[in-house]
Parts: sequence; C-alpha cells; structure tokens
Amino acid sequence: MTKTLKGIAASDGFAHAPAYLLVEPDLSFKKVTIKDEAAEIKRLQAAIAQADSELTKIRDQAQQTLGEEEAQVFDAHKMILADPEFTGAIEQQVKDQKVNAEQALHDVSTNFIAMFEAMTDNKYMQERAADVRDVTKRVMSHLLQVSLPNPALIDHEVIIVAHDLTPSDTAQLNKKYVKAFVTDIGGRTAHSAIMARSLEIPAIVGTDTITQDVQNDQDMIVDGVNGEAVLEPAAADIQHYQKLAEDYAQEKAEWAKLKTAASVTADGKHFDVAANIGTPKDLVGANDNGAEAIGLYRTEFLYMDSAELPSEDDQFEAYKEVLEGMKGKPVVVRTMDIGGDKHLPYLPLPEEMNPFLGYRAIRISLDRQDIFRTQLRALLRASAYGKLRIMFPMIATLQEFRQAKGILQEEMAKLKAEGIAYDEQELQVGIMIEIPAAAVLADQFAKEVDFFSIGTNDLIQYTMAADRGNEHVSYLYQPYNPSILRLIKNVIDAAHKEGKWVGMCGEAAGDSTMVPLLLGMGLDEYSMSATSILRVRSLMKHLDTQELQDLVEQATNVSLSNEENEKLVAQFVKEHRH
Ligand SMILES: C=C(OP(=O)(O)O)C(=O)O
Ligand SMILES: [Mg+2]
Repeated sequence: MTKTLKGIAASDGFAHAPAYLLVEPDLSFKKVTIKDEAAEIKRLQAAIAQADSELTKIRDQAQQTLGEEEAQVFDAHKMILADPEFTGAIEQQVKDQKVNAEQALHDVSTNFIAMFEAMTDNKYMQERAADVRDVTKRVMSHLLQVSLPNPALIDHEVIIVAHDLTPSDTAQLNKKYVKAFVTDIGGRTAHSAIMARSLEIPAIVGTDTITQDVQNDQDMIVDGVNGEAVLEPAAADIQHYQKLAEDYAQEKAEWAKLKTAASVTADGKHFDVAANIGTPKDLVGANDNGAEAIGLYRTEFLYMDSAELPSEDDQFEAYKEVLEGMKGKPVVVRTMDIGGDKHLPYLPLPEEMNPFLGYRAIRISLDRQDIFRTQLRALLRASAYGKLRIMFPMIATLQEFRQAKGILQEEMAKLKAEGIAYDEQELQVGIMIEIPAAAVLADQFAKEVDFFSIGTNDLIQYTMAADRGNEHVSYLYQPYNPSILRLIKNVIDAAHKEGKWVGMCGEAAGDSTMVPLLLGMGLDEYSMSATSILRVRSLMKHLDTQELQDLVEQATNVSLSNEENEKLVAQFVKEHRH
C-alpha cells in the first residue's frame, strides 16, 4: 500500500531506492542460571568468532568506500575481541557465576567500560570505552541472533532511514550508495541537515514516525524539495516524481550557466554570494558552484574529525589550504563552535540541562585559552596566504569580544617577536550575530568590529525560544517573523552607519523568501550551502533593490506573522520579476 509521509524538507533533490533502516535492534536479555557451562562457553566463542568475521568484512568494505582512517576503527574492535583479558574474563564469569553468556558479557564489559572511563588523565584509554561498548553490542547481537545495521557494508543504492543522524553519522555516509536520508526527528538547521546539503544528498527530517512506518528494503521515494517520503510508490507516483526530478534537473542546468557570473541585481548592484564550508574538502563544491567567497568555515569539524585536539601545524595546514584554494577571495574562518549539538570525544563537557544555552563556542574558548590560542596562532600564520577574516561565534557581550580580540592581539605580538609572518594589513576581525543581546546592541559592537555575520540558525532559536532541531516547536521557528526581520535590519543599519560590512551565514541567507528581504535591507554578503549559490544568484538577477525597500517596509511594519510575510514576498516577487 502506498503511503506518503510529510516531514521538513532539509536538503533538495529527489531519490528512489530501497530503504535501509539504521535503527538499533532490541538487545535486551534475561539472566539465566545455566547447568552446562562448557556448552555455554562454546556458544559464546561461536558468537565472538561470528562478530570477528563480520568485523573483517566491515573493515575491508570501509577501507574501500570510506578510506583507511575510518577502517582502522574496526581494527581496534577486532583487537578487543582477540584480547584474552576480555574474552577470558567473560568465560570465567560463565564458569564462576553459572550465568548465561549474555549476562557474563554484560557484566564484564560494564566493568571494562567503567575502568576505561575512569582514566580521566589518559584520553586515549578513555576513548576505548566506546570501542568496548560497540564490540559488546556486536557480540550480543550474535548471541541473541538479531542483526545490527552496518552502514559501512552498504554496497548498493539505498535511502537511509534513522531516528536521528549525528553530524559524525552523516559524515560517514558514502554518497555513492546513500541516495537520500529520512529521519524521525530534527529541523532544517540541525547540523546533519546542513551537512546533507553540502554533500548534495536529498533529505527529509522530522517525520516523527518514519522508522516505524518503513521496513528494510521497502521501495521508497524521497522528495527533498517538498519534504515528502512516499513508501511503496505506485507506477503513477514514480512517474510523477520522475517528472519533478527532471524539472528540477532542468532548473539546475539553467542556474549552472551563472557559475562564472557575478551576483548582480536587475538594477546593477553587486553582492557577494559565498559558501559555508566544514572542511577543506568542501572547497570543490564551493568553487564548482561559483562561490565569490567563503562566508563561514565551521572549524569545529576539524576538531570533530580528529582523535585528539588538532595541533597548531595541522590547523595551519587546513586553513592555508582553504585560503590558497580561494585564490585571494575573502575567507571567513569561525573559531571553534563546540557544544550545543557538537561534541568532542576527547573534550568531555559537563552534562547540561540546556546545552544550547550552556558552555559552548566562545565561552569554551575564553575558558580554555590553551585551545583558543593554538587556533588563533594557526589562523594568524595562515593569514599570510590569502584574505582572512577571523570570526568569533556566540558573542553575547562587548566584554567577550574585547577579551577575545585582546587574546588575538597578544598572539599577534608573540608571532611578531618570533619573526613569523601574518597578514598585518588586511586581516579583519568580526563576530557572529546569533544572540539577540548582540543584535540589539549592534550599534555598540559596530564601533569595534570589522564586520558582522548574522547567524540566523541560532538567532531565530534564541529569539523565538524554539530549539532549532526540535520538530515539535518547528512552527515557532519563523525566519520571516517581523521580530526577526527587525533584528536583522537593526544589525545591518548599525553596521552601515559605522561603515562596516554585514554578511549572513545562517541558512536563511540561501532562502528564496528571505533573499528579497535581505536585498531590500542592503545586506552585503550572503553565505550558504554551496548548492544554493546558483539558485540565489539567479534570483538576484531578477530583482530590483529599490523596489524591494517597499517590501521590507511592509514586512517589518505592517505584517504580523511569518506566514503573511511568506505570502507577501511570493506575491511581490511574482509581480516585480525583471
Ligand atoms: C551559521 C550559524 O552557526 P551554526 O549553524 O554553526 O550554529 C548560525 O547559527 O546561524
Ligand atoms: Mg550558530
């Protein structure tokens, strides 16, 4: 039976493939007293052998599809299985306690995990706890004869269906086979959705129930433009979506013609359309889509992709690669924004009631100056290779900005004393405006910063008090609400009064409803997922900034709601398309 599920359209594009459920099976068991210990140990050994041969297969496949580094994780798992201290202890437990293998495995692994986690002075050993957890799950699945999903073993085209995907799950998806993903929870600006857009994988999030509605291998269609997942599509559905996919491909081909064009409006005003990137690898997408700058380099992925804090030299190489890759075009690098939904296994953060309101971004950097100074030195050294702009995330107060800039200046002085080159002429230092307090006081900040970049992903969630990743409050996550528009306008006006430039690097900068409003307000730089650049450049071409000022007037003063503004812009663009 065909069934259509609605969710939040998170990444454009269409896909048709069987579902691959990335859902953990039930691994619960009962404690049983056993009589035949020898038979139980044999059962345990068989499960360990099966887990080991499965790991060999996964390792080989991961090496081919994801690379050697990802594959090595599975070597670590195999080593645990081959460690007599671990397996011997489980066998001993079966013998001594006369319990079933499941219980013995659980008891021993719980002890090992606790022991590793207690090694707070040895990050490497602490991380082994996660490996023991993974290996235990695998052996348990064989004891219970249920199968674990193994995404690294995917060798045919699939649509991933999951409750949620973390940014690191998303990073491990192999684009060759993963044609789309659909999740139960999440919002359009959650980081997994942002990554889906940079990988150009169609995605729908926040369907609520997809993991319950779909079965492994069930045929499905994903419409990432409209946020619809169709299960067991009929022939007519397949035809309908094929047509939509073809139209979309045609539209994209039209946009592609603008790849080397400048971003100019119908009245001849030029704006910078820039790309958001997460790693130097994303430069390919940025350049392929004709980015005029990098408006946001989220450096936290450099920290997340590493097993330990990245060294100054490692960071320097990454920043230099991006600056050189952009050949003199501006590159805004944001200092580490860890916390919220982004974690580092080697930097344990306190458990918090509200991680998005807690210890994150610049708050960590100012506290852990060892980490911050290393990053700033790497950035300064890289500044000699291009046009660098350093940006601090989550600035709430002027004092925070002054302190961060003070530390930067201290590092500059040290480099100078050491005779190490950095850009002393053109380097700019700016902040993200993503906390309402900073948006309100933009006039004060504008006197001290070189630029602003408005982070609407967070600015909207903090202004509306609606978690950006929570589908239950997504109705409150309103980019065009007059309150948000007024805040944005206040920031742009304040910056321009002081002769400073303003960009936007939140997802709203690439939003077709938002762009006309931002053009009307005079926003200078628009930074977005690379895949949105050509669509936005095409839209700009048809709009006149003078005319758009009327639209801004109505949207900020007359309209009362997000929906009204959405309609207002659509109608306006229809009537004023040049
Ligand atoms: C660009 C932003 O930062 P991030 O999405 O990384 O929080 C934002 O908050 O708008
Ligand atoms: Mg943010």
